[in-house]
Amino acid sequence: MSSSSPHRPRIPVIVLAGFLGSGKTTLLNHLLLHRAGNRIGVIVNDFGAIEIDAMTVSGQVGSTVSLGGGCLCCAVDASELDTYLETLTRPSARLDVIVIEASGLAEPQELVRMILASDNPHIVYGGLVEVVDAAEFEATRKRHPEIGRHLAVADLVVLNKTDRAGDEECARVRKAVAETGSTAAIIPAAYGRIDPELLFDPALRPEAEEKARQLTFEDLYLEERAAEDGDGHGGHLHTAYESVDFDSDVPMDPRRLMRFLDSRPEGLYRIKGYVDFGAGDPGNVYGVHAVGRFLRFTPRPWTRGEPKRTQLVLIGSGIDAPALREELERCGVTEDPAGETRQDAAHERAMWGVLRYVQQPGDDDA
Ligand SMILES: Nc1nc2c(ncn2[C@@H]2O[C@H](COP(=O)(O)OP(=O)(O)OP(=O)(O)O)[C@@H](O)[C@H]2O)c(=O)[nH]1
Repeated sequence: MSSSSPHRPRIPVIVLAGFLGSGKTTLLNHLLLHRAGNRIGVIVNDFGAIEIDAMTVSGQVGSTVSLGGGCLCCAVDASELDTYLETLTRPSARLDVIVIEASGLAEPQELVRMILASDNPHIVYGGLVEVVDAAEFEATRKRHPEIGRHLAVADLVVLNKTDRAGDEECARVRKAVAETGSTAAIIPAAYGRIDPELLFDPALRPEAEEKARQLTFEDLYLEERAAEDGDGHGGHLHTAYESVDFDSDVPMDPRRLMRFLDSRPEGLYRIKGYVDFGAGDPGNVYGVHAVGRFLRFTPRPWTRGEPKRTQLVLIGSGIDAPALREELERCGVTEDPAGETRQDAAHERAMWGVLRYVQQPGDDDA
């Protein structure tokens, strides 16, 4: 039996994949350093640099769990992965996100399948991030033609080592991704320095708890670094991205919103927030989480007195903020000029497109 509150949010589980040496560990370390108050659980498949770096830099970062050597997918069957996920999802761990670093040799699809098949009610699959070494892409593709398959299923491709790769090499990777039929967002990066908000939300902790939080090693390290280099590394992270806030008390029309989401522009990497579908589902508010082309809705009942609104944040680069805001405004429910009210069945049908992206509805209330 779970001791959690009925509406304890599910913890997104993100799979971080990529071939040997592509920069997964570097990216993971970057996330741990710029976690903005989030508690990150990490499952890695070897006792490599990740834990050592995490420990020296942060002292303690959530719970770090290491699986004994070998390939995670091969060495661990679903029940073992579940054991680790269970440890990490205990309320006492207070984690906000879990990242599983897949071995360079593991098939990430297999890992994704295991997460989706998990009956742990506290997790939700958060997307597949594939790290690619832009400088070595051709050589990797020759050695591992299966990279095409990995790119095809990725939600977000981090085009890493752009400091070593020329425009031509970067263009080749983009072309290869497109050839797989994938619509994954492609984020160029050096040393895995992507904006962590692309993968998870800033921590939303009650203020009192935040105040009581002890200053961690990480805080000290970041403060020190900011003092050292003025507009330090942290500041640069956000400059490459733009974000658009949308806040409305007009309920969203499910079909219109789905049309918007299905045709979201390429540079729009991340969408998060809450949606009010009005008569589509009067009892529930829908959390929305999109990373690249990955999309997930998580319904939960409105709490008593909670204002019914839709609040979204869209993050991307090269996006047209006013146009996106306008498009979202057009997704609002409009009054029926004939004054006809739709039947319940029609509202239900309109929600079908949304429900395709809901995982195991109702589990939270079990
Ligand atoms: N020049 C350059 N080097 C990088 C970059 N990202 C990572 N590296 C280096 O590439 C090497 C491999 O990086 P890791 O993060 O260990 O790669 P990994 O994917 O975790 O590797 P495995 O654990 O072997 O699968 C390290 O020496 C990193 O310092 C980058 O963007 N540019």
